[in-house]
This record gives sequence, structure tokens and C-alpha cells, in this order.
Amino acid sequence: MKITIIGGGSWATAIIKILSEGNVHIKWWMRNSEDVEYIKKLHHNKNYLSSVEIHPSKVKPYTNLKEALRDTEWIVLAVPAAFLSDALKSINKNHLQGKKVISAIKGMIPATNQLVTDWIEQTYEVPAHDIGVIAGPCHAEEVALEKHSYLTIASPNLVLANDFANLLRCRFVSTSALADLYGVEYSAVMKNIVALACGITHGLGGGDNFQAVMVSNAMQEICRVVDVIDPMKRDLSASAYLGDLLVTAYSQFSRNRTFGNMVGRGYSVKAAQLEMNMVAEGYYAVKCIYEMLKGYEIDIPITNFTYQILYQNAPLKKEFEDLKEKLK
Ligand SMILES: NC(=O)C1=CN([C@@H]2O[C@H](COP(=O)(O)OP(=O)(O)OC[C@H]3O[C@@H](n4cnc5c(N)ncnc54)[C@H](OP(=O)(O)O)[C@@H]3O)[C@@H](O)[C@H]2O)C=CC1
Ligand SMILES: O=C(CO)COP(=O)(O)O
Repeated sequence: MKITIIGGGSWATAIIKILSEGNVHIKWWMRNSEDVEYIKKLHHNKNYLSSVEIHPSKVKPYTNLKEALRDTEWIVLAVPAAFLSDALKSINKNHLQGKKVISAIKGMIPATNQLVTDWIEQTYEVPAHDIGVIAGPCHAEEVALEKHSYLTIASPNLVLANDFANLLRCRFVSTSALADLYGVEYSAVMKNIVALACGITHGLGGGDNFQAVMVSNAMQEICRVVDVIDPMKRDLSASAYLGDLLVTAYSQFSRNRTFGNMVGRGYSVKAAQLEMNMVAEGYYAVKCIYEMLKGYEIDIPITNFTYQILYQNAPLKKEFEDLKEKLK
């Protein structure tokens, strides 16, 4: 099976580890030629999940995206959404023609406030039935440790979702497929915003009791948002929705929670970004969701709280007090 992975960060590295359990030929694109040389020579990704062994017989790193896309069947996008258009700037729709595109990204395109899959469909004319997402509660760090994890592939095309789920299934990863692309993708975006809020309120002194109430309210907020955007019957208690919210809100590995916690403890947004060598998608997504929902009459107190603090420099303690009043 020929697969191209786009992105050189932690999640790309984890996905490569998972896929390398099977019989695959992976072309791995990243932007930095020094990183490529390091992997070719030492078989590890220097900057992210550096303990993971990269098998040279299965994985070939590239900096030329056109070459990395040549003669491939599946493409996995694993660059933070805000940098996706930059990462793909050297290619056009012809390079994606006839290929299946799976987004592992849990963010939105800031320039257009679009989901990654909508942006790919519109910009590169990839048909919806050739597009899917990788979702589910799964931190790259736990994949590196081979801790058993669960991934859900969502696509309007269940055949494609099942095919990719089969490729990912291995001795430490269970997989399943769902047809609810929008519900899964928006929930994954929203849970990052909630994790930021969990971090901020924890940094401000909120305890486990408060967080439990916030996460319960967050699930209802996610439900309202998803219902407004794409109303249909769905079970949001499934692990691709609720499970991902829980792991991101509570895990020590969550970038979004860590970022929020720094802000809650008094770091500026800039300082928190500099301190982390990884990307908290929720930072970009909260602005997209806030702007996207402006015209809707929908109650989104946790999104508003996070947006006001991260983008309007609102006073932390006052926002926290206001949020306390709004949660039940
Ligand atoms: N980490 C995780 O556990 C999970 C992450 N995800 C999602 O995966 C996506 C990727 O996140 P993750 O791997 O964690 O991110 P990381 O912060 O680990 O890595 C970011 C990667 O993006 C690259 N990058 C930054 N700017 C650009 C650019 N302009 N062009 C090309 N590449 C660029 C960085 O390259 P460089 O090193 O050269 O700066 C780096 O390889 C996100 O949407 C995230 O939500 C989903 C599930 C789990
Ligand atoms: O999506 C994730 C876990 O499922 C990763 O979340 P963070 O980006 O907050 O680490």
C-alpha cells in the first residue's frame, strides 16, 4: 500500500509508527531538509517523538512534495491547519487527482473559517467520497509508548473509511469507521477549544469539581454547535466525540490544555506559544468558530470565554467569574 504523509510533527510520526506495523510504502514529506537527512541517517525524527524508530525499508522522507505524491494511493494530512496552505503551496489539483485524502488535522483553516476537508474539496477539487478524517482520543506520545488506543475514520464514503481503518489497525491500535464526517470533524475542533478553557481555569485555581462541570457543559455546547451546522441523529457519547473531549481535557499530554494552563497562570499568548515547541490547534480554531457562529443564535459560553481571553485580552478573573455563572 502506497501512502504519503504530509507533515513532520508528533502526530505524523505517530501515524507512521502505526502504519509501519503493516505492509506499506510510506513517502513522508516534511519541510526541513536537515530533518530529512537526520531520518535517513539515524532513523528517528529528531524533534518529535524521537524514540520512535523509522524503518528505512518502509518509510522514505522527502522535502519535495511533488515527488512525495507521485504514484501514491493515499494522502494523510498532518500539518496544523493554520500551516496547511503553506505546506501545499507547491502543488495544484492535478497532484491530488484520483488519490484518497485523509485529514489527521483537528483544526480549521483560519483564512476561510473552513473545515480542512471542505477546504481540500473546494481548493483541490477532491470529491467528497475520496475524503476522510482520522479521529478519536489518541495522543501521539501514547502511540510512541504503544499504549492501546482507538481511532475512528470518518467519511461520507464508508468503504473508504473502512479501508483506511483496516490500514491503521495494529497490535496496539483498534479502529472503527463512521459516516458522520462533519460531526466528527467539528467535535474534534471544538474539544481543543474546551481543553484550552480547562487549562485556563485550572491555571486560575479551578479544581476537579469545576472541570467536571465544565466538561459536561462543553459536551452540550459541542452538541448544539454540531446540530446547528449539520443536524442529524448521532451518538455523541461515542469515543470519536466524547472520548476525544475527555482525553484532551484531562491528559497531561494535551497541547491545548497545557497552553491554556500557561495562559491561566499569567503567561501572555505569545509567551505560551514560545514556551511550547508544538502547536495548540484550539488557539486558531476558537477564532474560526467564534466568527463562524456570529450570525447564529446559539449559546456557546465556553467558546466565548476562550475567545475573549485569547483574542480580546479580557481580564482573566472576571471572565472566570462570568463563566461560573453560566455553567450548570
Ligand atoms: N499530537 C497529537 O497527539 C495529535 C495531533 N493531532 C492533530 O495533528 C495535527 C498536527 O499536529 P502535531 O503533529 O501534534 O503538531 P506538532 O506541533 O507536533 O508539529 C507541527 C508540525 O507542523 C510543521 N509545520 C509548521 N509550520 C509549517 C509550514 N508552514 N509548512 C509545513 N509544515 C509546517 C512543523 O514543522 P517544523 O518542525 O519544521 O517546525 C511540525 O512538523 C494538528 O491538527 C493536531 O490537532 C491529532 C491527534 C493527535
Ligand atoms: O487530539 C488530540 C488527542 O486526541 C491531541 O490533543 P492536543 O493537541 O491538545 O494534544
